[in-house]
Amino acid sequence: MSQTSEIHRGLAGVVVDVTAISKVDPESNSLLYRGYPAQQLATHATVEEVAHLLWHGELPSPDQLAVLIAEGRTARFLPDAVRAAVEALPVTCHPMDVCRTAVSVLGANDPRAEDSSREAEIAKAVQLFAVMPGVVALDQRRRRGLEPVEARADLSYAENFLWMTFGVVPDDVVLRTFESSLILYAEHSFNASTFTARVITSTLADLHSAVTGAIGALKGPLHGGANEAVMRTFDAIGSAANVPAWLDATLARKEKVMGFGHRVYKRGDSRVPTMRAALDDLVEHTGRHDLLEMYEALEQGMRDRTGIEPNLDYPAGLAYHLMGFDTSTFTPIFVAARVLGWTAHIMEQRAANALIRPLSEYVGPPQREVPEGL
Ligand SMILES: CC(=O)SCCNC(=O)CCNC(=O)[C@H](O)C(C)(C)COP(=O)(O)OP(=O)(O)OC[C@H]1O[C@@H](n2cnc3c(N)ncnc32)[C@H](O)[C@@H]1OP(=O)(O)O
Ligand SMILES: O=C([O-])CC(=O)C(=O)O
Repeated sequence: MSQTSEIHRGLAGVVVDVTAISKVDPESNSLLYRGYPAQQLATHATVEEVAHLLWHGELPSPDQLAVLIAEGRTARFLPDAVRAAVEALPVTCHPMDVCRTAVSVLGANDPRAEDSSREAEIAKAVQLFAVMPGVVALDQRRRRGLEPVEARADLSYAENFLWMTFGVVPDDVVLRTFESSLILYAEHSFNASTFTARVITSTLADLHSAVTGAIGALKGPLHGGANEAVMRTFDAIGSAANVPAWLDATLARKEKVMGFGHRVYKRGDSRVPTMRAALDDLVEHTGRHDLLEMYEALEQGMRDRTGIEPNLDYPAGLAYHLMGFDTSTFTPIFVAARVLGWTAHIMEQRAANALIRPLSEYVGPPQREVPEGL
């Protein structure tokens, strides 16, 4: 006999707590970061300004921004232990495993690791945010057989990320589209990876443990791993002309098309129009109209056959390809951006903590005796 009145598989539709960090509104198809539309931030703000907003609740004053930028630029040089850990991992592992390991090593070497005061948590968040580009860039370069490129303290966060990855200061189109994508990826309420971070924090574990767990949750293709899967889909399809046959066969096998659908948005992801505009700029910049044709054919084909709209991973996946990133680096870029949201939620959870421990309905065998002689 059931003990629970209702079961919500996947916690679908369940409101488990309050948050002041972001609002995902499927009715108005909007996303607010601390009240500000994410789309406006993505076109007008820097990622450093968004970091301050998510952590502190307000956009920074010029002095606050200067302090954050200075701290970030000092912290962006990879600690030796992290560099050694990245270089020790086989290039056969997924780059998300490298991110997860790097965060774990960073935490293990941090004297403030067990200090959960707000001051220490902010300092750890600033360091994590500053360090992740170096991890992602170093890993892509070593997989390409290239020497690391040292961080530069004279560049913005986004410029330095691209500099460390490609060894050139990016042009304006690439820089602006990349920074927009980071801002759009930075935060999205109680998604699976953020919820994971909050569950871990709710046991009073440390910030690096929570972020490490969140990276594991983001890796899966139903969540952050979808941006990488989108590019693998384009590779498999090959051209716009192949889309109808590929799509019919995929849907007939009841397989998911990656980069489409969302647990909360049912009429399209609020972030897609801004990311699509950024993608259009990149297509003009690179001349890869063939890829955009395939993109549009798949989008229209899904709309016609299922009514399901793309999520952020769809335009972002193709955009990262056009920027020159390796496909397996796409989800690590998502990590670097989402570190902002995760750490904001870790601090919010800690400030008003309740252990997260739901119930389950038991459906196994009834009580029975252990056999004699066991
Ligand atoms: C940044 C992000 O993390 S955004 C999400 C990224 N993930 C992806 O792009 C992976 C592909 N998408 C999906 O798997 C889903 O849309 C999810 C997991 C994101 C959300 O799914 P849920 O809310 O749990 O809905 P669910 O998976 O039950 O889908 C409902 C129906 O739509 C179908 N559907 C949903 N998404 C897709 C898709 N991408 N391709 C084909 N069919 C789909 C399901 O098959 C299901 O059909 P059914 O009722 O006939 O069985
Ligand atoms: O909200 C979700 O479930 C997934 C998502 O779009 C995100 O984390 O950005």
